[in-house]
Amino acid sequence: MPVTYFRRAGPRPPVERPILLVAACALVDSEGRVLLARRPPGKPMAGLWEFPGGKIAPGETPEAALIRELREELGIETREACLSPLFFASHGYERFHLLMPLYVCRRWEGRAEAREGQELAWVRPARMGDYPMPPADIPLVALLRDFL
Ligand SMILES: Nc1nc2c([nH]c(=O)n2[C@H]2C[C@H](O)[C@@H](COP(=O)(O)OP(=O)(O)OP(=O)(O)O)O2)c(=O)[nH]1
Repeated sequence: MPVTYFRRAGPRPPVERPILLVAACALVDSEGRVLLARRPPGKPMAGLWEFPGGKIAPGETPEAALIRELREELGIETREACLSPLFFASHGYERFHLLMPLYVCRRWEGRAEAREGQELAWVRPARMGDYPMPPADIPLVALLRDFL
């Protein structure tokens, strides 16, 4: 007689996903506006607005990753002393779990320009809700609005 197996009732076991470490930064200008960058076409979550930053390479500190990404993406120079850790996002995407510290930076050299074809916007904290952002960022926006 064939044996029938039934799945045990109850919650599904958690899906194992790699942790993706990304460092991000709220650049705040002298008028209190925050720089958002729009993810370009062809990338996952294209069209959504995000904080500048990117993946932390193996062996790299979050601060070093951020300094590198700000240079590559925006052509600006900052230093570790100008980066203050603020909040973090911990969000389960389908293929990975994002762990993303968000820093605030108010001092840098150079003028931020789109070096990678991305659209940029300096946004007042009260208007950040007008810019659709990745789901991981939603709690950060609320926290940032209260902080700034
Ligand atoms: N930089 C940044 N990434 C974010 C934010 N929110 C959020 O979910 N992410 C996600 C999107 C990406 O999956 C990942 C950042 O990776 P990334 O920017 O280095 O890489 P990418 O997906 O653009 O692709 P690539 O550079 O590997 O081509 O983190 C955010 O506010 N800023």
